[in-house]
Amino acid sequence: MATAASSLTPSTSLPKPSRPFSISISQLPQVSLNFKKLNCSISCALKISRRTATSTATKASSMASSGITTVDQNNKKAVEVFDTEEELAVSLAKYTADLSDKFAKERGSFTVVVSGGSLIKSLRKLVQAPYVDSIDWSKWHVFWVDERVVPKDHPDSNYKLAFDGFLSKVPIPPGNVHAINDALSAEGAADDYETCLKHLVHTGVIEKSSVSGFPKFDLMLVGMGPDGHVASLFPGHPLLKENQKWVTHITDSPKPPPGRITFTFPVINSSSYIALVVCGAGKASQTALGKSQNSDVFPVQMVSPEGELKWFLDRDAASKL
Ligand SMILES: O=C1O[C@H](COP(=O)(O)O)[C@@H](O)[C@H](O)[C@H]1O
Repeated sequence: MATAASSLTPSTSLPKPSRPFSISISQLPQVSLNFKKLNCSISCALKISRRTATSTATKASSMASSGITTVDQNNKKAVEVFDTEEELAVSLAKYTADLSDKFAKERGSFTVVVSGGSLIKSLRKLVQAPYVDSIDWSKWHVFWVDERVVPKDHPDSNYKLAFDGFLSKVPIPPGNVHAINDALSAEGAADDYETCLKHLVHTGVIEKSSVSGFPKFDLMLVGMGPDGHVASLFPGHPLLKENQKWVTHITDSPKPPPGRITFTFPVINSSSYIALVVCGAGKASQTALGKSQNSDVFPVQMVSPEGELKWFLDRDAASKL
């Protein structure tokens, strides 16, 4: 891990849509989508705006083209679709860097939660110029939305994935990297992580939501599995209903390894900002459909933060919108 403090070239604005077609519905005529296939977890919550009046079918197909941003009326949910994963990664880096600057200035720290999986690859632009040099990494506190109960050097470890692809390349103080204790059982590690979070809420590093009473992280960067799971919250699993614990454990994960710990939905949904990053045609149905085939709700549909939710989709993941 690098150790020198970075030179600062702070960006001054909140994240902005990165493409010329990105628009706000407050400026433009609104059109509710009634496109039959679009019974979707994203668009049910959204109205789609376009710069010009076109047919509904045209609007729907435009969703799957590059650079379209849709936002809801309160600017709390947005969807941005990119031609390529490369373009998505560039925009995600800018979004994260802008929030880093905002929270570092406002609070003196920036609490960032990451998932495992393909998300880490999509964060690669953050560790490249200009962001690697402009972000004040000393303000970052990093957490995991879920972790597999394996040693930190195990190929299945979400910590290892993040360390190899991201954390080892930026000068975040090691004491600000809040990894799960890999010497404990799943239950013990979940309790231990919750205790760690409580301490950091107590010391003011993590904010507490005045609405929910749960910890309020500044930014969660999360992926979605092909079954619509987020964190280690799987379709149909009783843990979806956990509403007391901050961190819980699972010993029967349908995706290996079976032992995991995970933030609960009340914690996820207390966040100030959530970026949901989804790439690939294999996840298009889960991105698009309102219900899974067995009529369970996809866990991803339960993501609804106090603050803002932004979906970052590549063209393939958006192909069924
Ligand atoms: O098992 C997990 O899967 C999800 C999704 O991973 P992806 O490779 O399909 O993007 C991930 O978000 C989670 O953190 C991880 O533990």
